[in-house]
Amino acid sequence: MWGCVISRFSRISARNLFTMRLKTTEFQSLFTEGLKGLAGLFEKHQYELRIAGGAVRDLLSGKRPEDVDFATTATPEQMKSLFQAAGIRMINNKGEKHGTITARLHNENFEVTTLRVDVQTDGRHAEVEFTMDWQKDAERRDLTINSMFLGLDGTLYDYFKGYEDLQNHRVRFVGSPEQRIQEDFLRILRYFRFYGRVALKPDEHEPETLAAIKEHGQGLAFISGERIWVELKKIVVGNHAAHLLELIYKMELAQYIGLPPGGDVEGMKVVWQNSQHLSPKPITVLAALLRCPEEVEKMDIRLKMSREEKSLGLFLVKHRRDLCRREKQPDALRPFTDFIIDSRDPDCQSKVCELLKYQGEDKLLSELSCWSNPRFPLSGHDLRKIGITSGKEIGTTLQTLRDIWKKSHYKMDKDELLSHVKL
Ligand SMILES: Nc1ccn([C@@H]2O[C@H](COP(=O)(O)OP(=O)(O)OP(=O)(O)O)[C@@H](O)[C@H]2O)c(=O)n1
Ligand SMILES: [Mg+2]
Repeated sequence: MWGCVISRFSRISARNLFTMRLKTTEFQSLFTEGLKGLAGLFEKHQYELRIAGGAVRDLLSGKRPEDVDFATTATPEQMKSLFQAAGIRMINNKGEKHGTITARLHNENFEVTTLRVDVQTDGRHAEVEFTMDWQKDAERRDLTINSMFLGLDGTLYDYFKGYEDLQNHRVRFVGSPEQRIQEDFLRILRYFRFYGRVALKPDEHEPETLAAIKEHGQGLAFISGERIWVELKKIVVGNHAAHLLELIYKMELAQYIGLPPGGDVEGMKVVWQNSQHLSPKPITVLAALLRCPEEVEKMDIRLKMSREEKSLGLFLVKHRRDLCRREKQPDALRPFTDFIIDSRDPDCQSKVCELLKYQGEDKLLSELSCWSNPRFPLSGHDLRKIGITSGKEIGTTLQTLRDIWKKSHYKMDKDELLSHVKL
């Protein structure tokens, strides 16, 4: 994979800058009308413009990045006057304090950030100062693989061996892990996330990195639940998730990120092993750590999950034991379909699918995924029409007929069911 991305490379000894030329189709495909317009504008005004951070990492890994951030030597004020003069709309921008201007060209938004150094940080926010020095901007970034720039001519600018680390599947902080973590404690979880993305094997962490994480883990307590939840979910759906969650427990970080103390790590490893090839939702794997519904509630208070995530977590914790394959049941899917039929929850089928992933029931999962929920063909109205008037009697008769219908594998139609009514 790596061979195909390089057309020429050189090592510039001054300041350890490594450059090479990237010419992949993923890179070429970024050049929309909008980007060509943006590039032309910066070139005309002689400001440098490069792709920065995560997008460079993705391009070097042969992936098309989902979002592309740009870095420039122009200050926010210079960018604003440049865009204004060219009649280009800027999007209401909360990022300006940190140097980010968002411009809209050909129906595309482009986030361009002035090169900066973080002069003061409190572990969550940073006071910034603008600079013209690309290396300084690379230095303030978290991981070597996230610290590279890519010129629009395809030149890679790599100050910290990020490309080499990517090729060697290594995740390292830029410079001192302690310092990088203290600047933003969320970087602990970002480290785990990128480990899952890049490393080939679990448990090949650099001791210095783990020591810094252990030392500053409690800083995660100051990070907002929303930011933690975003990262945690990405860790859980990535590679080595069971190992990384176990490590989070071993390093005593769980308490700071909404996971229950003494979570069932062994149980989670089994669920992850059973389900990872079935693309479980993050909460499906995490539910295995939780021992009771109260722990789901507590996790939600810290992490502010969505209503659907919380509801699925509660469902799994409540039903993982009582709703499962029964030994002597010839139609193994029946308990699950009966449960769905009886439920008033419109999301019940998708929740039961997650439960089957949790239980590692591949075959039942594929059967249930193509099962369509049949509608019970009777209503109280039908019973009233044949002369049952008491509300109570309508209720009990409907229940009896429902059971008969379920036993018929949901096949009986309205007339067949009504023939069972004794008037
Ligand atoms: N806590 C953080 C967050 C971000 N960054 C830097 O800002 C870049 C962009 O951040 P972001 O888009 O949040 O992450 P990505 O690395 O791009 O990852 P993703 O693919 O999830 O967007 C990162 O690559 C990294 O250089 C950082 O140093 N520290
Ligand atoms: Mg990004």
